[in-house]
Amino acid sequence: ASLLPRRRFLPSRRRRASSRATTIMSALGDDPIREWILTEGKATQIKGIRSIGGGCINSAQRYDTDAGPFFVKTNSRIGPEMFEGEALGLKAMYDTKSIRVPLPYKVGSLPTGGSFIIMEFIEFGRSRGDQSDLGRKLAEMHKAAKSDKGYGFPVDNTIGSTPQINTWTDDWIEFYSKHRLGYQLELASRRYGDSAILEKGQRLIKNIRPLFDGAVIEPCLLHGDLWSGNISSDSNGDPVILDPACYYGHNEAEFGMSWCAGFGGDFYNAYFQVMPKQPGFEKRRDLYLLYHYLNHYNLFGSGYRSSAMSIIEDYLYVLAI
Ligand SMILES: Nc1ncnc2c1ncn2[C@@H]1O[C@H](COP(=O)(O)OP(=O)(O)OP(=O)(O)O)[C@@H](O)[C@H]1O
Repeated sequence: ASLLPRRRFLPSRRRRASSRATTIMSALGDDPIREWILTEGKATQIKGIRSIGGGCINSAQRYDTDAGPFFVKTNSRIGPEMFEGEALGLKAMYDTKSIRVPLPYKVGSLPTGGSFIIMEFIEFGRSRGDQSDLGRKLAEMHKAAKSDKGYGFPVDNTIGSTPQINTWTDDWIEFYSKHRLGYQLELASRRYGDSAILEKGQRLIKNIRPLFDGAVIEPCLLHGDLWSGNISSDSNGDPVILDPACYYGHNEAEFGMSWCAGFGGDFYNAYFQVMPKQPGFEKRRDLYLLYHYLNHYNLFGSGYRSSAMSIIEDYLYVLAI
């Protein structure tokens, strides 16, 4: 419902008033962010807009209003699909009532091209938060949200700016082989003509099943891109996670970015108290790093190739394939 200020007009002033209201509405129509904030966002006044640094892909702003602050991200080139994926992921995590994530409010297109997302503004605290709280709450999220459609997500999304395919699949190993490792290997082959990594990677993919022997695997809701840039704490010191690439997957895949997440012993101890460690966890650890190293290779170039290739070659050696 519109919360534009309602005024009482004398009959003789009605026509002028209605043309002024039309002007206000059409001005708002040119700016869907203001329009949402001043209607469904229940604000009557935007007091200021400030840029927030930190992100690489999008522009971020804080909108201060008389109904409190809103966090807004815009992208001048990409349509709303990317932010729709982010909003669905945030909402799915929010609904688990486990770890704090910002509640998404609105996604839309910008009239000048591009798109926007409006969400709850979170005041961050100074510290990174308590590691054991983070581990416990993340495990609670994994435990709370299971899918009955298998592995995947209702929409495809992005990991960095690389597409992430989330077609529902009954079997985890098939999903991870095809839509995670296989997709990135083929991208590297197309992008860099890297047939060596494609050939070795595909050989590995065909032989990974024994790495999962004895493990109970269930489709859990994953943040999907959990590194230190996407982990924070609020002003109460409670952990907050942001900017997800959610899908339902094997919980251990959540640690694929651990090489730049800084998870320590306290984190893992607390995590495994809620989601017990499965047999073969250590054997699979590098397999889950591999997806993100391949993605970094595809996004940022050859500096990451050797990390990806040495994981593949180590597995080929250990599995004797
Ligand atoms: N809900 C929020 N409330 C307040 N600040 C936020 C919120 N979400 C993100 N931020 C801050 O805004 C900045 C940019 O956010 P974010 O990292 O989501 O942008 P992005 O461009 O999509 O990210 P990236 O380039 O890392 O994929 C970060 O510094 C982050 O701390």
